[in-house]
Amino acid sequence: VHLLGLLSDRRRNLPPGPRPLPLVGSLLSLGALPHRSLARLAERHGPVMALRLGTVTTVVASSADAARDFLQRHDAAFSARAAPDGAHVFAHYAHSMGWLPATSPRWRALRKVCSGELFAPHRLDTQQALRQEKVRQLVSHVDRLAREGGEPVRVGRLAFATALNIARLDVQGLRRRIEGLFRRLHGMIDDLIEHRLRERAADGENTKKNFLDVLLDYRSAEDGRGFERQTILSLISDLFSAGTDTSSATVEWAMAELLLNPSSMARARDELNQVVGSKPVIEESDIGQLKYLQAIVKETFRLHPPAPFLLPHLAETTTQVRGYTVPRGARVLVNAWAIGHDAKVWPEPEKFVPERFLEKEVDFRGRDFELLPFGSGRRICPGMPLAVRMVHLMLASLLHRFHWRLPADVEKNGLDMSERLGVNLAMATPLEAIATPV
Ligand code: HEM
Repeated sequence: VHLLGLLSDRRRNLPPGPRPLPLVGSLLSLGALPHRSLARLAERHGPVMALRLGTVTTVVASSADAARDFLQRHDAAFSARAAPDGAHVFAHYAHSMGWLPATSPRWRALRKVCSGELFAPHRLDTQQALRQEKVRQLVSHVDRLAREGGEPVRVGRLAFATALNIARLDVQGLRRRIEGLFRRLHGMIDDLIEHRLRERAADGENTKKNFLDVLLDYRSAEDGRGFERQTILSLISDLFSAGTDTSSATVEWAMAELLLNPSSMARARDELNQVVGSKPVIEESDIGQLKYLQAIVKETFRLHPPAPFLLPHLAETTTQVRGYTVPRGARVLVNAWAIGHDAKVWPEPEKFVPERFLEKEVDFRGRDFELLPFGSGRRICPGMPLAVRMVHLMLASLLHRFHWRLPADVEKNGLDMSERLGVNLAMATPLEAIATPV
């Protein structure tokens, strides 16, 4: 079997990889931190590498050039998705933007609503006050903890609540990773839709439009039909699950790195003092001038991409990439973590050095393949414009309003920077830090 396997792999001209391809195995069989083990394997086998995980041939791209081949040059061939089992709950798969194939008209309609409406700059601009109000609540919560005897702040949890609350729904209580989460979340969103429909029926056109109205009003240009209820439900739950943990993990990792790198923290604060000064609130229009803060966010994305493999892509057609055959049905992982740690691109890749981005014109919006926290091409994260505003605003507000230090025991024993890969790449030990008002 082994020899036949070797022969047939050679005949199929698959990319190199560990041979024989293990017949059974999963991402988890690669250890708790597969982004690291696959990065090590790629050093041996190359930036385009094939493995068999379970019964599926999995191809991993681990360099900027390889990522460009899959996400730009052959974008159309690789823009389908391999849906995990969980996505089939409540027919979620057939309605969810995250899992529908890019050829599906429903996926296109959902992406269009996101880019043209929900996350379009004009729409985000009009909702700035809402985000500012949530960040104000974040600051006043930290302020209260600081004044009540310096109780440590759970940075990630707070950032999570803030990122979640901008959607005007209180679902923190539901965020336990238990079975039934979907059912309850859907039930709640369903109630919200009912409530909104009743309000609209009573008030006619007078009510102010929010995200939900945009979805309820949507009519496709092709057939004039709107979204089904199930599609709206799936979209809203996708936006919650894709948007909250990822944004809060970024703020948490950034704060942890700054606590370990006091000179970066000091430089960020100096910049905030210069740009924002004594203004009571930071506005999103200030962010453009906060170059060092932007560099901190980029450096955090490079070192700790919340989705280290993006979301799995699927080969819809058999395609030749760099002289190898990537067969139809193969799963494609882009190891954004490995790309951010590539020593050929990033000198001393393990070090937190935001300054590297002051000298280097590299951005994370999908044009520069050396830094891909949001992916690139047609599957690029649709929530990026919102995430970028929220992450900068939260981080800037926490840094501008408070001095931060680690609790004495953590200071003594060292901050645990180890990772846990669950839904996203999070700190294994949640960050706790003590704030003192400026
Ligand atoms: C720091 C924050 C965030 C990061 C790092 C992030 C990253 C990503 C990545 C890597 C992907 C997969 C791209 C690919 O497969 O090629 C993705 C997809 C997605 N993201 Fe985000 N995201 C963030 C925030 C958000 C927010 C705030 C929202 C919405 C409110 C959101 C909604 C989505 C959705 C719906 C998808 C699936 C899109 C599709 O498959 O067509 N994300 N995100």
